Amino acid sequence: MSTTIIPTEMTFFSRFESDILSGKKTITIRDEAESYYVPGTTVDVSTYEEGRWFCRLNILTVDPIAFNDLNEFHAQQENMTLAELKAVIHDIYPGIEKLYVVNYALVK
Ligand SMILES: CC(=O)Nc1ccn([C@@H]2O[C@H](CO)[C@@H](O)[C@H]2O)c(=O)n1
Repeated sequence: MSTTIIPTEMTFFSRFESDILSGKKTITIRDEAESYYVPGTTVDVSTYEEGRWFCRLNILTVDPIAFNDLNEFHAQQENMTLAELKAVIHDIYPGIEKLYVVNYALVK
């Protein structure tokens, strides 16, 4: 028998809170360990630093992406330039090639 655990929580660095709440940032890019979010479910979102809850997100899609395939469209959805996005991801996930794009919508 196998058990499926559906994640109900997600954290973001607090510097992204305002972009998420204003709808400027509509995706997040995570590694394998955080690839188990399930489309159609809702997660409670808090800051990574303080654990302060700030919204709920509806998970829309979760799709694999290679670091080298990140493009301007991903950057636009992150409200960054592609160079900024690659630098941020390189910082958070150094050397990780296999990533996942999590597309979400703010629950109002
Ligand atoms: C706190 C925590 O556990 N992990 C992460 C991982 C990623 N991100 C953001 O997702 C996008 C692509 O990675 C960028 O905007 C990142 O800054 C985040 O905020 N928090």
